[in-house]
Amino acid sequence: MGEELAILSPQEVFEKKRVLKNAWEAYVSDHKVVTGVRGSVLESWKRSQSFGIQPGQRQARYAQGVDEVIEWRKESEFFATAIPILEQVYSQIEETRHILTLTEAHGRIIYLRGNHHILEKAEAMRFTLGADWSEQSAGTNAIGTSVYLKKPIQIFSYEHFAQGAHDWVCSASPVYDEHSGKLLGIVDLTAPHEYAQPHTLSMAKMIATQIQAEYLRISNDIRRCLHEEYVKARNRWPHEPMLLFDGVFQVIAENAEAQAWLRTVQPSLPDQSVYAVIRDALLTCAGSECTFELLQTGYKVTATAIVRRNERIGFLVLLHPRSRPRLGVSRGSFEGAATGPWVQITGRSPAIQTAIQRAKVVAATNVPILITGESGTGKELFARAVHEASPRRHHPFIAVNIAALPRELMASELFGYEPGAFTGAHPRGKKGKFEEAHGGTLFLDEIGDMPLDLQVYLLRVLQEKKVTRLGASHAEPVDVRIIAATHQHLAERIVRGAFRQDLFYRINVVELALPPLRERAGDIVLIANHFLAKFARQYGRPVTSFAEETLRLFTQYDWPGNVRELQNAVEHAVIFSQTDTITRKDLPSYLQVMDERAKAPHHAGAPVEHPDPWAEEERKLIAYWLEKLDGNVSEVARRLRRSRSTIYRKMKQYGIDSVRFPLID
Ligand SMILES: Nc1ncnc2c1ncn2[C@@H]1O[C@H](COP(=O)(O)OP(=O)(O)OP(=O)(O)O)[C@@H](O)[C@H]1O
Repeated sequence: MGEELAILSPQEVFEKKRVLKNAWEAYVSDHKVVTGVRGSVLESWKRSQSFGIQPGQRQARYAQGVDEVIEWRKESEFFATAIPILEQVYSQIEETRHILTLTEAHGRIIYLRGNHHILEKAEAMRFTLGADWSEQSAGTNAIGTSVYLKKPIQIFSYEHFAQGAHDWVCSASPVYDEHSGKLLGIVDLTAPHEYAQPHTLSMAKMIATQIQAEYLRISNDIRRCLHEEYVKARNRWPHEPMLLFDGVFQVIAENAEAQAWLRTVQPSLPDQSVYAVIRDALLTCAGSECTFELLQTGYKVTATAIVRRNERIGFLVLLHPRSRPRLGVSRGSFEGAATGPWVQITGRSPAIQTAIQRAKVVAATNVPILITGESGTGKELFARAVHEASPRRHHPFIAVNIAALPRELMASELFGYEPGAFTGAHPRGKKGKFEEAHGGTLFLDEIGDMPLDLQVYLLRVLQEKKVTRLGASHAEPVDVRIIAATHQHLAERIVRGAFRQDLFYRINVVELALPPLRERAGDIVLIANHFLAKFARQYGRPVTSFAEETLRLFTQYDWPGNVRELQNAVEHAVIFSQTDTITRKDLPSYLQVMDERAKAPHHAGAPVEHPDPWAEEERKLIAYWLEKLDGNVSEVARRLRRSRSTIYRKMKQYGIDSVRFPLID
């Protein structure tokens, strides 16, 4: 214990600092053998030097981007287990000027909570999300030294090898996976050095123990559940080759028949592992069961999802011989094919296909999804498809656009209210959207626009799975799957303090990122044809194709309103088309102007009517949307991806009357 602690009582802080300062200066100036420093610290100083750390170094050397950390966290079982415990602890130590940190196994910070002023101060030594606090990056410090020693340790002031950390004290304790003995990460408490005291290390140890126990409990529970299903299946089909996959698609059990089977079939797939082929197919398995063929092997695979508390935790895989082997690729009865709700999503671009595959995998589970993408990229379409492909499909899908709700009605709309809860309320009270969506899916569009106080309320509902109507004294249980969507960069809003980090983790277990249409040019013609067929049918018009120039214009245009804008353009064209082919003049006028722009370079020297064709084009575009959206400037700004003030400025510049809009040609 003595070796772990830097400080035995708060009274010795200043004297200790003086002694350590002398020792550090003696060591770094002429590498003297020094006294007054713990052996473990001295060893770490030597290691720091061997890693090339300079004593005068002010910051950790390496850092990962926040986005990468967020991506990493989504995949991490360890992080998901630790987060509720850390948040609970943090709420108790918020006022103590300590920063609570979790790192992954190499010492990179994946969680960081602390008082705003202290965090700002710590930023100077790059104690930030994504920063690497291993000894290789930051020299002796509690996190890095604990990673190295695989033991808890406190590091105080001048015990830090690099000067940038001399004003700090940190206490770190490792967390292990008890099954594999692997280090999962480090819990650390950091504070200005004058707050040093021995108890902090005990606290870090307690938090680490709690996370480790919870991680063990969950993984034991999951393993038990997986093995029970496996044993049942073995009793039922004793002679079939059988594999058990866990939730991260690793094989965790296989019977002797499967091992023998593998030896026979592996040679027929010389370039890849048979298990990897099965795993890839499982990744796209959306339902509770899927079957597919391993063509070259002549075997059929049946995979059954193993579900615990509504979450898919693994797969039981059975292998049956087919009557005769075939060559080629077949997805046969595989549920992952584009059937059911997924057919409505048109697009072959890799980005859309990846989003569809990910959506299929998570549809069967209950995990919250965050769909990101610009307006009109298909966020709601995806949310509905996930709902339709999920076991909740027979229950309601309720969509709420947070940005469209007036601030004062938001709470009552979402959570409902009791009779007489406020003036003007309905006398019988009202169900909120959570209650309406009970058993089904609640789609919270534009979640980034939710005010902070309601974010707290929402978080509580999500954690407790209960909702309290405004004015009610008791909470009602609700069973709702949340799919949230945003066109904003939530990580940035967190940094600016406009979005709660804990709510972000809750809703962003899986992210589906939908790219803007201009970044998937290959999909434009495909989607245009899809809408052409749809609207021709809907309006009973004999329109069957696009003229070549129309398609060229479509692929050259930027589509700020994405698929929605393309849909509107094709609908307009189908209604106004004179023949069976859509030409430029059938399109909305602002798009016809776009065509002029495309042609402009070929007409060099030709008289130009308007002094600035680009400005004219912009004027028409703004006027078009103002007219179409009944003068809703906010909505126009959103469609055109500009700020409201820019739209007002442009309206003034182009003389567009905000009350009566000029007709466009
Ligand atoms: N890949 C696609 N295939 C077919 N239709 C699509 C596709 N993507 C979007 N759409 C259609 O485009 C329109 C806009 O899509 P949706 O409402 O889902 O976008 P959104 O991202 O939720 O927009 P907003 O953020 O403005 O609410 C819808 O009519 C939808 O059906």
